[in-house]
Amino acid sequence: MSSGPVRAAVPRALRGTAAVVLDTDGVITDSARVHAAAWKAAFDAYLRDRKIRQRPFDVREDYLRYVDGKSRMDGARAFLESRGLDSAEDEVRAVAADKERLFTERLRRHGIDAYPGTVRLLRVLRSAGIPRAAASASRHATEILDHAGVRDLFDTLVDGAEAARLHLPGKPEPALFLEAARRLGVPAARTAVVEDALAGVAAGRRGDFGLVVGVDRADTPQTRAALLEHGADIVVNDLGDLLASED
Ligand SMILES: O=P(O)(O)OC[C@H]1O[C@@H](O)[C@H](O)[C@@H](O)[C@@H]1O
Repeated sequence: MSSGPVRAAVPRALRGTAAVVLDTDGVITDSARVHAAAWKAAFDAYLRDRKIRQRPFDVREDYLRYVDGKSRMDGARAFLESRGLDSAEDEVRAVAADKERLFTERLRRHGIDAYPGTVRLLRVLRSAGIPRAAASASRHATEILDHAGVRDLFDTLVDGAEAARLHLPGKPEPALFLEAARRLGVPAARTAVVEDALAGVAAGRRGDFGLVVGVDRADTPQTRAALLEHGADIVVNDLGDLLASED
């Protein structure tokens, strides 16, 4: 680990931290909105096709509460259950497959960018010798980090495909983050988790991580309060805010 001025550039909030594990969609890359839009199209088609007279999927509220941060099947199941729909397993699978088709179409059409504030923070951490992992419930996370050109900023990556291969239970269980910290060789108590999903901050809390940073892209009092209630120690709108507060 570096010392002196390089170490001093690390945001105060992260100074007791020996490693950082970052969620991917919505924290590193602006791909959460692409997931949310694909889920909306898939769930709304599901409700429409079955003539279920309910309000459509809400890309903010429903996404944050039931889908964000969870594996594809867990998210599909959680939303349908939240509406009291007792869907058979093959129906859950079908709506998840529909979302996957829509998501990959949109991904190819629009591309994905990394958040500049996150990239700045990652570079500061790298200069200070603090190891960094990307973690995600998404099977597309590796591809997304490649597309956004930021994969080389991480020492390790645990994505949805890895999680499935290792049979890791999904968020709010902390297994994905614990695996990432294990690969970095740092105990959870000395590792920070950075998350925008409610299930994700809850996983950070359950895993007894040293610090849980919530990222509130929606920037509303409700979303901020929900992140704190679910386990965030601090909440920022963008990771660049952590660096800005040091100026
Ligand atoms: O379907 P994928 O790409 O494996 O992604 C699974 C989940 O990955 C999470 O990171 C997203 O927050 C969810 O919206 C998404 O459903």
